[in-house]
Amino acid sequence: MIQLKNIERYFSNGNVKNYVLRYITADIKKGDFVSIMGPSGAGKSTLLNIIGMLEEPTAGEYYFMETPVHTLSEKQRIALYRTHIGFVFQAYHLLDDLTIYENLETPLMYQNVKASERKARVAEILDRFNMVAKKDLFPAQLSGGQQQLVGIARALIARPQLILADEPTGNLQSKQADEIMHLFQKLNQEEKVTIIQVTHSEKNATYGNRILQLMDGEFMDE
Ligand SMILES: Nc1ncnc2c1ncn2[C@@H]1O[C@H](COP(=O)(O)OP(=O)(O)OP(=O)(O)O)[C@@H](O)[C@H]1O
Repeated sequence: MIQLKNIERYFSNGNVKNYVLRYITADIKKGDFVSIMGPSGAGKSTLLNIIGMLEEPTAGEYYFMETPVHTLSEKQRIALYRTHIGFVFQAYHLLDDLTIYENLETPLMYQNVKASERKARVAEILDRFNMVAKKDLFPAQLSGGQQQLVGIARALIARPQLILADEPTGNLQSKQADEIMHLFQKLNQEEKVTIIQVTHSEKNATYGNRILQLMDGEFMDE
């Protein structure tokens, strides 16, 4: 599903190149559940953002479902990730001025799903996440854990083939964190959704089937 070939990302500081990522080569298959681990500053979030097409590498080749992402225009990249990728961020990234219902509906509007279908899909996901009673509230009226669940529901509503999660349980209590990891495991095993998560947690990594260890911007041997 994902092939990275010699991906590099550096920031220029005068004439000096500060490498955040270098020699990144990896092959991630459909159905994998990958944990990207490594110390703070190792480049984990940068790598996830590159895989999510939110950031561009400074060199290297990236193929997503056989499409050479490195050759696409920004507009083409946006269309590609909106169709196939669901993002879950630690800081929720919910839209504060929209209700829970409207937050969930937004990705479907990007995909031009028609109104009746949108209504049915939002109702279905609210039900699945036990959030029907919260649908008209705003994000600030929910607890952190509930907001994170809405963030995950929003990532799933467009039925992505790939979920990218950056510290998905970072702000949560351990019970809620376990619930979210169980949900990811279920999606991965039963619905064959490919998952890539950045995590500091050894426990969270045990839910996946593969660990990519980053150190100073480079992979350590698997
Ligand atoms: N715009 C930028 N300009 C310069 N350096 C940057 C920029 N963005 C990121 N970096 C550097 O890239 C390095 C990797 O950052 P990144 O957020 O990917 O690390 P991380 O492994 O996710 O860390 P953490 O676990 O602390 O979140 C850091 O040293 C950071 O300072």
